[in-house]
Amino acid sequence: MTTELLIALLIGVVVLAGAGIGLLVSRKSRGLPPPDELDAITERTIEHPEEPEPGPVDDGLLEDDFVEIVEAPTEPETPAAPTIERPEAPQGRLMRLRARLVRSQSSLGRGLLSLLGGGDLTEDDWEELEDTLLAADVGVEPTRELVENLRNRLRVEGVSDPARAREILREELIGVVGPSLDRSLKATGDDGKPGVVLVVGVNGTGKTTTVGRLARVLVAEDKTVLLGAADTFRAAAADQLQTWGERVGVSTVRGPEGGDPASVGFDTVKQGIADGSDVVLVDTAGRLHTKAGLMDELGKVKRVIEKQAPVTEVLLVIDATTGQNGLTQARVFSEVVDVTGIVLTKLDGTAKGGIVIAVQRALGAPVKFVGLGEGADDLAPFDAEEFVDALLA
Ligand SMILES: Nc1nc2c(ncn2[C@@H]2O[C@H](COP(=O)(O)OP(=O)(O)OP(=O)(O)O)[C@@H](O)[C@H]2O)c(=O)[nH]1
Repeated sequence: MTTELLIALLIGVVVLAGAGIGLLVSRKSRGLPPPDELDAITERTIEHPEEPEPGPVDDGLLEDDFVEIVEAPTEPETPAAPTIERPEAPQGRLMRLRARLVRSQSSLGRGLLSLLGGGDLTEDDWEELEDTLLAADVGVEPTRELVENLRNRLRVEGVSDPARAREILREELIGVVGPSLDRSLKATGDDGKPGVVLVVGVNGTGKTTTVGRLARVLVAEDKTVLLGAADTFRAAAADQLQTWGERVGVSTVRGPEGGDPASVGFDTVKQGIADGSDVVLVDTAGRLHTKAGLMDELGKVKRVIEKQAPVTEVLLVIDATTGQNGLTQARVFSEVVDVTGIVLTKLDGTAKGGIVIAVQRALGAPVKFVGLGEGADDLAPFDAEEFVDALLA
């Protein structure tokens, strides 16, 4: 029995020792450290402070700073086909825009009428009348002429009736504005070639806007038009012009930014001839600091264009709000190119409507269009009678 017990004990010891060795071997084969080392590692791990929970990231933005993030569409949207606008016919536009003219010029009209409506005029009254005209930018020479004519007629006719005095004032104002000047746009070419309209003027006067609006006037008259962006100084000017054209289905010829304006003018007219366009409108840059530079550039643009077709009209754009100052700048242009017509923009923004008279006198060319607002069709063919009637309304 004892021998059996001893044998059983021995077997037990052998089995236990084998199991221990097996455990060690299996740890080693798995790359695990022995238990005592493992305990030390575990202790060290426990001593380590816990990693902080990831919290909100401080990006320096307050809650109010959050902007809406719009997801980019997965499918590219097909751009809607541009709708071609039908511009308003130019006839009667001055009548439609009359209210703006009446509003901006009311002080001039009221001033003149109140002076004339008071019966016999004293020397002081005449002087005040003269001052009113000068303050409205009519200009020295036309003012003197106007006052002289008025004095004569009122005296000769012995006028004491305010209604008659008003009538005479109206007639004299119309006379000084020039009722018989040819104000039609020369936009018809010869020999089947397009009419070529060159638009010049100081930058910011509204040149590009005017070219865009003129395109609309011509499209409304069922003419085919091509635009030339010869203002290569500013890329945005060409973009602006192109947008104006696209609105009424008119193409624009452009050149590289800073490129030669004359070559853009040349290419536009060449394209216009090839397309059989009725009219080519060429926008030019006005950002020229020296008269010599201006001479060179504008003179060259005109000369080079005329290798293709004659320029039928040179329109000078003048900002009415710049008054006599604008007139001085404009004079330089008229010395460089032969100006055949004037576009007076922003007449809605000044009480000095007399600039119409001064500008024609100073430059020897008729006002053909006036700008009376920022709308696409706010460029009106000018008419002396309608203008004076709005002045005296
Ligand atoms: N109120 C009013 N604003 C006008 C009129 N004509 C043009 N403008 C505005 O005048 C600003 C200047 O017009 P542009 O056509 O860019 O002038 P630009 O002469 O071509 O200028 P550059 O391209 O810099 O040479 C624009 O904001 C037009 O909307 C007008 O008759 N009335």
